[in-house]
Amino acid sequence: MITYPIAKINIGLHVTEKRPDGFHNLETIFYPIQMQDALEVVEAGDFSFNMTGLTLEGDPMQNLVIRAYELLKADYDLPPVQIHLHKNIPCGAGLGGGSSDAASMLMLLNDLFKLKIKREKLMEYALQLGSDCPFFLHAKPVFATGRGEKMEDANVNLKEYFLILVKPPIHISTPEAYQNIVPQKPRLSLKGLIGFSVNKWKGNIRNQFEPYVFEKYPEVGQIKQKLYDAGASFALMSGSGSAVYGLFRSEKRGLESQFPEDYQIFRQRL
Ligand SMILES: C[C@@](CO)(OP(=O)(O)O)[C@H](O)COP(=O)(O)OP(=O)(O)OC[C@H]1O[C@@H](n2ccc(N)nc2=O)[C@H](O)[C@@H]1O
Ligand SMILES: Nc1ncnc2c1ncn2[C@@H]1O[C@H](COP(=O)(O)OP(=O)(O)O)[C@@H](O)[C@H]1O
Repeated sequence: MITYPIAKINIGLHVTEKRPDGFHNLETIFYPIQMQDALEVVEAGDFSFNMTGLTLEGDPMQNLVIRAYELLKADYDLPPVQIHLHKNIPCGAGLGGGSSDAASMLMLLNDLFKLKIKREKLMEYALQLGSDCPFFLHAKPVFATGRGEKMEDANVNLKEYFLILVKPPIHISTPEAYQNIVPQKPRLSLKGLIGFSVNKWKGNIRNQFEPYVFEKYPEVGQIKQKLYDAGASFALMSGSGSAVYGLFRSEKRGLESQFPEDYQIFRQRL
């Protein structure tokens, strides 16, 4: 069975408070985008894991798709499987690729082995794998609070827009980013701001990780400026970075030449 885990961007991100469990409460809009990995799982005599595409640092056996398999295996009688993950979504980018792979793995195993796990239970498993994970179980634009698992539909209409996303070769550690910001409640709730037209978002919809990341890596802040200089109606860093996106009213062909060759550029008609 094969599935295609997608990525997300955050439209606005406020870290509102540190919790006793060490995590932070946040307010954000998660918005799915069509950048995709590919994940294939088949039943096999022995367990194996194979990865192609972008490389990941660290122990391959700690991959979130394996952790998702092991999490379900502790509660269900799962046979050995052969897993193939093709990575296309850059990590350390604020695009949630790892969380998306993990959520896709939970859903895929549920279908493949007819485990009949209900949505609420899947959400519990997902939250054990990552704060962004529950969103990817039913990826649609949502206003999210808590660690990111409390979600309500967000009425965001970007049909008139083109997304251009720029990822520099910089890997941001999410835990490090959280350690370096001071939680603060937003002056105006994102839930209200998102209702305004996109050209009113600039300066009002913010990502609280930007000051820390832009100071440590000025080139990330320069991407945002370049997107505005190129005519973006709105530009923001996604998650804890380092990817930055712009929303444009036209396709903006040729923007690639503005950025160094080792920057990845992704385009999508929204
Ligand atoms: C910042 C965000 C915004 O969408 O996205 P990314 O930049 O990772 O895409 C998320 O909150 C990232 O969620 P996720 O990447 O799933 O993080 P997790 O694996 O759950 O946690 C990694 C570490 O980040 C910190 N963390 C994460 C989420 C949260 N609400 N509070 C936290 O304090 C904790 O130190 C935790 O140990
Ligand atoms: N399948 C996976 N894809 C990406 N990263 C993974 C995966 N499994 C484990 N990881 C680890 O999770 C970390 C965060 O990955 P990811 O969620 O893609 O990034 P981001 O914080 O940019 O949203 C990576 O640095 C990587 O070490």
